[in-house]
Amino acid sequence: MDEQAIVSMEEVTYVRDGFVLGPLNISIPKGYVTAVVGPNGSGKSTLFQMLLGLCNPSTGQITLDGQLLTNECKEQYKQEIGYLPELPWAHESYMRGKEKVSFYKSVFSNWNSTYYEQLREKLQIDDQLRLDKMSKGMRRKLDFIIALAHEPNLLLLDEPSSGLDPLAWKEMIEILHQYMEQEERSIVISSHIVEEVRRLADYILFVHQGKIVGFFEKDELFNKWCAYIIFDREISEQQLYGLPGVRKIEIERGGTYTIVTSEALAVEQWLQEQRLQSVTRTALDLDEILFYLIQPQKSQEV
Ligand SMILES: Nc1ncnc2c1ncn2[C@@H]1O[C@H](COP(=O)(O)OP(=O)(O)OP(=O)(O)O)[C@@H](O)[C@H]1O
Repeated sequence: MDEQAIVSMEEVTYVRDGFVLGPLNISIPKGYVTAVVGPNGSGKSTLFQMLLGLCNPSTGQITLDGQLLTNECKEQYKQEIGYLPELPWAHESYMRGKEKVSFYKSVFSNWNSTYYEQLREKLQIDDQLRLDKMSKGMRRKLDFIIALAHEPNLLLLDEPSSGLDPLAWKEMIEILHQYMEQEERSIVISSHIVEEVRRLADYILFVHQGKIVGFFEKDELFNKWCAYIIFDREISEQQLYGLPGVRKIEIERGGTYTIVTSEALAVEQWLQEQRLQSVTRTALDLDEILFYLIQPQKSQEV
């Protein structure tokens, strides 16, 4: 068992209505922010629900902070998790914010009312309002601070910025940075927004059609995946395809090539050895990397 993992999964699958999540084998490191990135319907929310015990894996085992997840210990370990679902719970809509807060306060033994009030004031939430009378953003902010107010060790945030204006999201990021000041804490966040992931995440987990297609340390990922534009009349296409990690080569008239690689350092070294003059290097965006991870064959167009 890996003591440094906040979440470990071994051969975990979940099957529902024809959708198969897994098999998942992964160790998510403790003390970091891990972003789960993938197209719609790839299984991100389902993964979160499984971690929270809202749905049971069909096979395999999940370990949370060193503790095997079983039905018997579910209630206890939920105390350590703060969860922000992708969508608000419809059955709560008739409640006032305060009533929802009272309920959560009764559920979580570590509920910190002072901290809740600080966050509420910072985000200017009127918790006297009924939830269905709040703006979308205010309800989202309330759900966010409810997820934090029992000071959990693990935060699961499903599309946290959905419905928020840029200022509210900036304030949320500040709160998340403060939350992460305690070393033992971890965040798993799902997001479609590239900039959000770039700013927050330490690790990135790519998922597609229920499968893990990559797990990377963020800086390493952006250093390794690059596009190079080179100009050289002497170079042959075969030479370029022989380079490490090449995912795509585009040739334009007059000897200009664009190469996309997942092994930038090795390619760069080769380019230097060839003494090529006109070389432009660009880091790829997350969505471009995801594109190549899920379509490795199709991307080789010349
Ligand atoms: N309550 C449900 N009942 C049946 N199938 C569901 C349910 N919720 C999701 N699914 C299906 O499970 C699969 C994974 O959906 P999930 O919501 O986990 O993906 P996601 O990556 O979070 O998508 P999105 O980015 O659109 O939020 C999809 O095929 C979806 O149709």
